[in-house]
Amino acid sequence: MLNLLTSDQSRQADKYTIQHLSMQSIDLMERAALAFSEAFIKNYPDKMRSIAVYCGTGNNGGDGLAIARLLYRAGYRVDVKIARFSGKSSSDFDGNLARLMSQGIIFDEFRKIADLREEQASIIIDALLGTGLNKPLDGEWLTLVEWLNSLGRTVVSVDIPTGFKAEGPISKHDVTVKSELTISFQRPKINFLLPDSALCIKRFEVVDIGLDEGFIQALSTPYAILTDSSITRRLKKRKPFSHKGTFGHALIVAGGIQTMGAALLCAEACLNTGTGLTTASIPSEGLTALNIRIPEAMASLRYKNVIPADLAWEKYNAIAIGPGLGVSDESKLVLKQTLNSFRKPIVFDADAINLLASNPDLVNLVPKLSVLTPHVKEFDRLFGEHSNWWERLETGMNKAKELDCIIILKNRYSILFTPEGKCVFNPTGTPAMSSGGMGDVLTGMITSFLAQGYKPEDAAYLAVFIHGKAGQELSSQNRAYVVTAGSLLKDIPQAIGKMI
Ligand SMILES: NC(=O)C1=CN([C@@H]2O[C@H](COP(=O)(O)OP(=O)(O)OC[C@H]3O[C@@H](n4cnc5c(N)ncnc54)[C@H](OP(=O)(O)O)[C@@H]3O)[C@@H](O)[C@H]2O)[C@H](O)CC1
Ligand SMILES: [K+]
Repeated sequence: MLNLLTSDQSRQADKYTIQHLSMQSIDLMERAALAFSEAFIKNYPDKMRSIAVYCGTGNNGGDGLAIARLLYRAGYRVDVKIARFSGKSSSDFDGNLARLMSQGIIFDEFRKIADLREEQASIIIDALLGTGLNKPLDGEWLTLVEWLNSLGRTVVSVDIPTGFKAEGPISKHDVTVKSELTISFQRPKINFLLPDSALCIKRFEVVDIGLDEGFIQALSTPYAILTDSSITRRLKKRKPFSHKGTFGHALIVAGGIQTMGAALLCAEACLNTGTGLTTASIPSEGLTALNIRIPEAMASLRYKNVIPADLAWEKYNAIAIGPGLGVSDESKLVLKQTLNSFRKPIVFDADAINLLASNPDLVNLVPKLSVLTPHVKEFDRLFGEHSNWWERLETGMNKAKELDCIIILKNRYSILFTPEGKCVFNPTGTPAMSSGGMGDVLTGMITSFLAQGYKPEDAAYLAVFIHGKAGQELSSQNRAYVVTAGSLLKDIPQAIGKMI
């Protein structure tokens, strides 16, 4: 798992790296520019496309000057435009301006918007402002950014689009450069992983600029992002002589007469993630569907939506409750009965979360280390309305501690909150997965890992990461516009197999 950095922490890492590797800050800037240029060349190999690099006079601008020099040397046609709106400049900016001039590269400077020339370049590199942003854009900066956005060219931002905050709440009124691609240094900025970024970032890539990883990983921060290796490390290989009894028994309490699909998707995902035994507690009307679709699963029928009084709760290692369950009084009883009967961790999803939201007294019965998987609307129903994503991060961290539970706020980059106060982003997934039933599959996967004996936190990390990874692979291999929940769950065994 990798720590995510705030702008301040990034500056600290910068300072530490310079001191401990006995290098000059301009050398670190050179590394950043080199890493940016390599990524840029891969994305835009056509050297006939003309490039204009717009630079501020801080270190983001310094990066821009170094990038311009490197791209010029690589054979691109590069123009440099420097916005000298203030008298200040950083020393590494000055150092890079000297290097640029020594190469004979032509540059333009403008002190006010009126001095700006018409822009012909096909690609604009945005190196105006970076993580040094300390207030919303106004005056000349605002006009410049609005003008750049109005040109309709391909914009590639250095580190972060100018005007966009790396962390903290985003106001709808903030104006930022709208980039096609942002090439960011060392780590994605936390705000890239929140939906507000869609306003200015179509796509981002992260390049390693050689900041000291030991220092970064030792920083005290709640924010982290999952990686392939953090998942592989957690997955357990199957031992010789293991049998179905080794891999637990899961109960999926789900489905309604008209929402049996949710129960089927959840139960099949649970089975495909590797539980030894999977039982589905479903409405009696759904038995034929279950038998046809998942002959491997067992059924525990709910007549008139009531769990039989003699259900042997103790034989289950983990339970999922919610997909397609409904929010009727009977469904509430099903939830209440489950909460009163089962004290091991439970995975709560969909209607189980809605029922908890409308019956706060039931929240006290949620077993420790349970996993709640709300999407944003369910999250707000459960914990109250939020006016921005940073408020949700705060609430998620507080509630996970208070309830001693893992909360997964499902999103493009799902956010996992742990009882220890961690806020971990999942990088996998694709917009192709935005289709019904995906949440049911995820719930089945988490429950399966739990039933197999994984710690709840690990079960949540594994399920969320592998769910997204499987979706990503299916969409890229088949160039699929959409990945359905049914196709994703079929792929789970291979997706796990590839990671172990
Ligand atoms: N560790 C790393 O990740 C590295 C990052 N690099 C690059 O450095 C920038 C950050 O550079 P910095 O010099 O700190 O700041 P900026 O270039 O973003 O901004 C320069 C100054 O602009 C002023 N400012 C801030 N907000 C505004 C605004 N809204 N309007 C006008 N001016 C603004 C502010 O100065 P003040 O004195 O006016 O407050 C900024 O200081 C990072 O993004 C990377 O690109 C390194 O090259 C490598 C290591
Ligand atoms: K920028």
